[in-house]
Amino acid sequence: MQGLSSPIDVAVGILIEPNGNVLLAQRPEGKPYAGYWEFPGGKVEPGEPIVDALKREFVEELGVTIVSAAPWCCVEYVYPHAHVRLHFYLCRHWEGQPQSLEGQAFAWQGAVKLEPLLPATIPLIHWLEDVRIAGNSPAFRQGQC
Ligand SMILES: Nc1nc2c([nH]c(=O)n2[C@@H]2O[C@H](COP(=O)(O)OP(=O)(O)OP(=O)(O)O)[C@@H](O)[C@H]2O)c(=O)[nH]1
Repeated sequence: MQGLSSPIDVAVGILIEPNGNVLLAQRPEGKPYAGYWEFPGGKVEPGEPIVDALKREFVEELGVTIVSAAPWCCVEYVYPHAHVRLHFYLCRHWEGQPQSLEGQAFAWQGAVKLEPLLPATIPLIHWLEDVRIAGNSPAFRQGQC
C-alpha cells in the first residue's frame, strides 16, 4: 500500500457536452473497485506533464483527442489499495466519439445518478452542478491538495 507521503498522481477529464451532459465510465473487471463509475483518466507516468497524461489516457481508453482542457480541482484520497492525488480537468472541446477501447461501459449523464461512484469522486458530482450548464470556464477550485 502507498504511504501518505507518496500519492499517485492521476489525471481525470470531465467531458461536457453543450447541453451540460458529462461522460462517465465504469471501471472494468480486474481493476480495484471494478463496477464503480468514474470520470475517465488514469495514472500520470513519471516525469509526464499532467495534461499530457490526460490526453494520452483519453486516446488509449476512448479514442478521443482532447483539444483543450482547463484544470478545475485537485482531490486527495487514501484507498486501501492506493493514496491518490486526482487532478480533474473540464473539457468542452474534443475530437472523436468515445469508444470502449478497454471494454468499459460509458454513460452520458445530466445530473449524475449512477451508482456506485468511486468515493473520491462523489463530492465532484455536487460541485459540477455549478459549472456543467453554465458553459463558462470556472476558476481553479481550491480542493484538498
Ligand atoms: N480515472 C479516475 N480515477 C479515479 C477517479 N476517482 C478516483 O478515486 N480514482 C482513482 O484513481 C486511480 C486511477 O488509477 P487507474 O488504475 O484507473 O489508472 P490507469 O488507467 O492508469 O490504470 P492501470 O494502472 O491499470 O494502467 C484509482 O486508484 C482510482 O480509484 C475518477 O473519477 N476517475
